[in-house]
Amino acid sequence: MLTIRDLTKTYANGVRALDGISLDIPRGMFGLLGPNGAGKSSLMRTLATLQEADAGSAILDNGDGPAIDVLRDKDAVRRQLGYLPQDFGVYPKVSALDLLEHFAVLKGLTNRKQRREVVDGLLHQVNLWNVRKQKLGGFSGGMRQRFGIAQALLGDPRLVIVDEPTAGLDPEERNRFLNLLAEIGENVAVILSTHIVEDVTDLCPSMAIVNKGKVLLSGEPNAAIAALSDQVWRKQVSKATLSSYETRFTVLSTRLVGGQPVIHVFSPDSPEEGFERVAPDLEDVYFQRLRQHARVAA
Ligand SMILES: Nc1ncnc2c1ncn2[C@@H]1O[C@H](COP(=O)(O)OP(=O)(O)OP(=O)(O)O)[C@@H](O)[C@H]1O
Repeated sequence: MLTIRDLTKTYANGVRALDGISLDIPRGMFGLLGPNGAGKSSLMRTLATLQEADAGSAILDNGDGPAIDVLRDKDAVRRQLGYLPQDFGVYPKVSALDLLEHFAVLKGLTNRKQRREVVDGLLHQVNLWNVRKQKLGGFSGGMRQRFGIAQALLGDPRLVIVDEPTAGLDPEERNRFLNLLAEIGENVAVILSTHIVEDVTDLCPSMAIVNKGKVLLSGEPNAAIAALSDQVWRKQVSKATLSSYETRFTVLSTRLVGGQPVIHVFSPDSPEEGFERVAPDLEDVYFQRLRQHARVAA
């Protein structure tokens, strides 16, 4: 659906935000996972035609029509694209209905009757119909994000990009939002950029991990998890000894359980007595890749 090759971008301050990114993004939900500053937003903005890359290519499959060169043919991309930016702002004094109508006009839906049908349909789809006449300023974070999805879906995009959409949402709102994304992902390609591993675990049949402008892993989460099997070990330790474990072993994560740290360690064999082997999850994969990358870079 979208083929990205060797994309690079260095900002004027010398930061290399994209350092040879190559990805194959299929239809459905694609999780782009990485810590703050990994380059996710830079990549999303580039694909959304809002900023230039220095080099590389991105080609969007266009069904029956000719493929679209994302970096050059920006108007064509914009016709196929829905984008929910990280810092999506709304006019607080305008109602959801009025603002969505306004965005619809900007998208080129000039026929009033047709526009009304589309806008009403979207408000139903994102479950904001009952509050459509309320001002956006009174919306919760989750409602605002669902409104953001409604505007991204105007014009029937083939590619939908959502940048860190669940940050700051409470669990119920987050679930609701992810369910909505999953429904959308049945028909189009959705790129979900996030630093929250569970967003990807819950939702994405394919994914990539990025850090410092590079792709550290791409493919199916299940395959990446399977590749770590038998190599993740768990132990409850004391707070006083935690740092010694961190120096001696590749500690992937530390979680407090009942106030006591429980560590996950990456090791082909038992690290030492007292560790039990655990089935790895995507969080283990994520931190193993980040640790490995940090070690290689050091
Ligand atoms: N306009 C800019 N000028 C200079 N440096 C930038 C600019 N935008 C981003 N950067 C830098 O590029 C790197 C990648 O940033 P980017 O925002 O793409 O990462 P991210 O993965 O989206 O992280 P976050 O979740 O914090 O936004 C960071 O080091 C950031 O400070």
